[in-house]
Formats: sequence, C-alpha cells, structure tokens
Amino acid sequence: MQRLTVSTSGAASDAVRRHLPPLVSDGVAGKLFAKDHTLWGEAAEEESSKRLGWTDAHDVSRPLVDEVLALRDEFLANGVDRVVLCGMGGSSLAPEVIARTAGVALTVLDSTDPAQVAAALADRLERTAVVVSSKSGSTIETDSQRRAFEAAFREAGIDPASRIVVVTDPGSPLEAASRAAGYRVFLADATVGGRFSALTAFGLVPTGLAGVNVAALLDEARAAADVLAVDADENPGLVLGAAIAGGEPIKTYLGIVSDTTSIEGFGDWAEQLIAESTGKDGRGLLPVVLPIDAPEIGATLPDLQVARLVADAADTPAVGDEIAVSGPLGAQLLLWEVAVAVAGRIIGINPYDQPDVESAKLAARGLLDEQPAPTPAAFAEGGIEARGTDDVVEGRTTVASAVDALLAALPEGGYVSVQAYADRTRLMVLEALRDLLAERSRRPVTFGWGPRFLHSTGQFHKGGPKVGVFLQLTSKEDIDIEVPERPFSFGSLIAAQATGDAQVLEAHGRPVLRLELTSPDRDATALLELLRAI
Ligand SMILES: O=P(O)(O)OC[C@H]1O[C@H](O)[C@H](O)[C@@H](O)[C@@H]1O
Repeated sequence: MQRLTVSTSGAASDAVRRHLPPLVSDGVAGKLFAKDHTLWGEAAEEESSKRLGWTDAHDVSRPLVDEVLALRDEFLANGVDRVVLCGMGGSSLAPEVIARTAGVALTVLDSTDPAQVAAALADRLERTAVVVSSKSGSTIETDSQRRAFEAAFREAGIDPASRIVVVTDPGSPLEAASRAAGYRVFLADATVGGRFSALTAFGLVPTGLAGVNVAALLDEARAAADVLAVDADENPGLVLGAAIAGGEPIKTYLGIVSDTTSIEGFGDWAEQLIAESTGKDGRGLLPVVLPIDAPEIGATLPDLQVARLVADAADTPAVGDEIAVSGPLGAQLLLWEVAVAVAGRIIGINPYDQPDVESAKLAARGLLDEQPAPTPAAFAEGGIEARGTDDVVEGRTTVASAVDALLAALPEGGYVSVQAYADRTRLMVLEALRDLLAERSRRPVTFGWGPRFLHSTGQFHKGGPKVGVFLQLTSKEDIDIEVPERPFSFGSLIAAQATGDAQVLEAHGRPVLRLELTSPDRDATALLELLRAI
C-alpha cells in the first residue's frame, strides 16, 4: 500500500518548526483520537463534544460494507445498475471524489439548475437507483431533487420504494418520511459532522452501491489512523495542520494542486472541509483549487500556500515554500480531517460549526416566499445582462469595464470568487474564467458552481476575512421543472439562491458583479471572448 507522506519546504517547514513541538508536547494527536473535545477551547466545547465520531469512523462503519454490497447485488439482479446521488456539501463531495478516483460511474446531482436536474432525470431511469443523502434531512436542494425523482419514477410506472435509498441522521424529518414511504434507510452516525463524514454511510453507501471497493477505502484509513493518532514529530496530520495554518502571518490562501496523484477531484472535497471548518469570525483558510499551471503559482504570492498532491512525496519531496502530500485516498481523507482539526486549534476557531451558511438559505427562502419583481439590468451586452453593486456597475456599459471595476475593488490581500449558477455538466467551459481572472488580477481566484459552493466555500465568503470580490454568473435555461408539491420550480429556486446570496454578500459590504447569461451556451463562449480580449 502507498505510504502516507507529507513533505514541507521553505516557509511551510518554518511553520512546522514553530507549531509541531507544542502540538506534540500537548499530546494533541492522542487526545483527538481519544475524542477529547476540549482541544479547541471552551467556546467550542458544546459543539465539539458531539462531533468527534469521525476519528474512528473507519472502524464504526465496517458493518456497512456487507449491507451495501447485499443491496448492490439486489439492484444488479433487478437490472438496476445506474446510481444517482442527490445531496449537497458533505453529503455529496466525498462520494464524488471516491467514485471518480475508483473510476466508477456515479451521477452526483448537487444542483438545482433545471437543465442539470432534467438531464439526470432523463438518463436511463428504468435502470436507476437514487441515493438521497442529507444529514439534517431538511436541505432544500436535496428535498427538491428527491421529490423530482419520486414523481419521475411514478410517471414511469416504477415504485419509488424499489429504487430510493436514504442516508440520514437518526430522528431527522427525512428518516420519518422515508420510513413512512417504505424506503431503505441507512442511518448515519450523528456524532460526525457533514464535512467529516467521508468514511461514514454518507461516503460509503452511494459509492459502494455504484461499485467502489469501500472495504479497501476503510482499510487505507485504518492503517493511516495508526500513524495519525501518535504524538510524534513524524505524524503527517500534525505536520500538515501546522504547515497549512502556521504561517506568520497566516497564509490565508491554500492552493490545492493535483499534480502526479491518481486521486481525482480531491480539491473539491478538501475545499468544503477546510473553508467551512476554518472560515469564520473574520479568519480562516480559503482553499483554492488550482490547475498545475495556474497563474497564481508562478506569481509567488506571499499569502498563498501551495499544497501539491503527488504520487509519492518521499520520492518527489516539496520544493520552494510548498507542501507535498501523497497516500491512498482513504488515508488522505483521514489525514486532511486531522490536519483541519489541528489547524482549527492553531488558528483558535471551532472547526465544527458553520455560522454563516444559514444567511444565504434564509435570504433564498425569503425571496421564494415574496416573489419580488426582478431588478432591471444595469446594462446588457449581447445576451449578457449585468447587475451588481453600485461600485461595480454604475456608469459602465460593457462587461469588460464592469469586470475591470470589480477587480479594481480588490483590497490588499483580497481574492476573486467566481460563482456559476449553471449546469456544470454542460457549461464546463465557464471554468476557464478562473485562469483568465487570475492572470488579470494577480490574486487567488476561486471557482464554484452554485448552489453547490454555498455548502462549501460559501461559509468562508461570508464568515472569513472580508476581502473577496464576487463575480456571480447565472444562466436562464429554456426549460424549467416544477418541484412536486412545492410552490416553486427548480428555476425559481436557483434564481432565489443566487439573488439571496448576492444580497447577503452585498450586506457584508462586498462588491458583487452579477452577469446573467440569457442564452447560456452562446453567452458562456461570448463572455470568455470578451474577457480574453481585455
Ligand atoms: O447533509 P445535509 O444536512 O443535507 O447538509 C448539507 C450541507 O448543508 C449545509 O450547507 C452545511 O453548511 C454543510 O456543511 C452540509 O454539508
């Protein structure tokens, strides 16, 4: 088995030298794995006392393996071989990286974009099982997706109870409703928070049903736990935690680069773990998923710490001021959870709450209830309509000049956040905006698909340091789908989510430029051309 290795160099090594000795002498690793909830200070204790189940999830989850395999066999025997996962944030990000790394097909529906929902509903329904995952059981996206699949199954003459599998916490409203509907229910461990739940039912049920060898994943984590629980200078979890959070001054941006690793899409999972755990009280770390040739890396930004995922960090150790990490996926899931718990202790925050996520949800709900008239566009260029805060759109008549105004509003030490509320399976081309804006701004640029990022980096954007500027993209799709038995459609839901989050960002005093693509496929390309030209 590949060894779990963390290598540091330059400034990252300095951070380790500063913070590792007290971590070891305080016995942090041993205490963490003994579920000592006092590691993050008194204010965090109420929450941390019920959130440390992740430290032995690799053992506790073991009995799930056979249960999941049995259900997979049952599905296969009935010709059901396509798995869709409906879930947001911690309920979908780990399954996505697990399935992608194993090369196993799993359709992750973590969107309210009507075109993306329609595509997931239209694909081989007669062979589809749907896993509905929600810890709270009340997340509006997941609830809406479940309703849509139930209706689609019924319409196709398929009994939803024969296809829907639910993962939720004991006692959630979803548990009660699912039992009443006769769905198969996997109860998760209530002492594990969503973003730490990769090795619980949330990570294992959808991926195991899709065909991933989840027993091997647990084995990898089990082996890693033996090293991660020991208070020693070589503990890779203590080293990584110190390296990412121990800069003086702290390096706010953590660039995550997939280099020679065979893990696919790890950054998207790590983003939620790190941003939601640390981004609060005006502090925190913002993970920025970077391509290997990202402009930020060449720019050697003083507040950017690069962590590179490599095939073997012992063979190719870190250079410059970087961190290099290697190890099998199961081991790295646990490694980064430990590192983030350690980072929380160093920064002095409670890693287990997400105090600012609710604000965007409330704003979206308010807009769905009120149905206010849409705000007129400040200007339009081709099919792209522009709205935003006055500092960005007032007096502007072109997209390029508004984007320039947005970048000009970047404070020292700031970052750009691109947030695309669009079909991420079809409009991937929009991701190219990241590099374009990084080249132009010479600052870290983070790209997120809405509403998915609201459950991930969304916490940092509102709770972390107030230094972001925000480019929000929305797409007006031709199709819309009603959410069964709810007074709104997917189209109105995603619109309310985008507008609601923009309102909250604006209320935090942040510059926001909102560009609506009225004909998404055409305007996505046009937007890239406009920005390439400046
Ligand atoms: O699993 P659920 O209860 O549906 O929650 C899904 C997500 O919701 C919120 O946005 C939380 O901030 C996330 O941490 C969580 O992962």
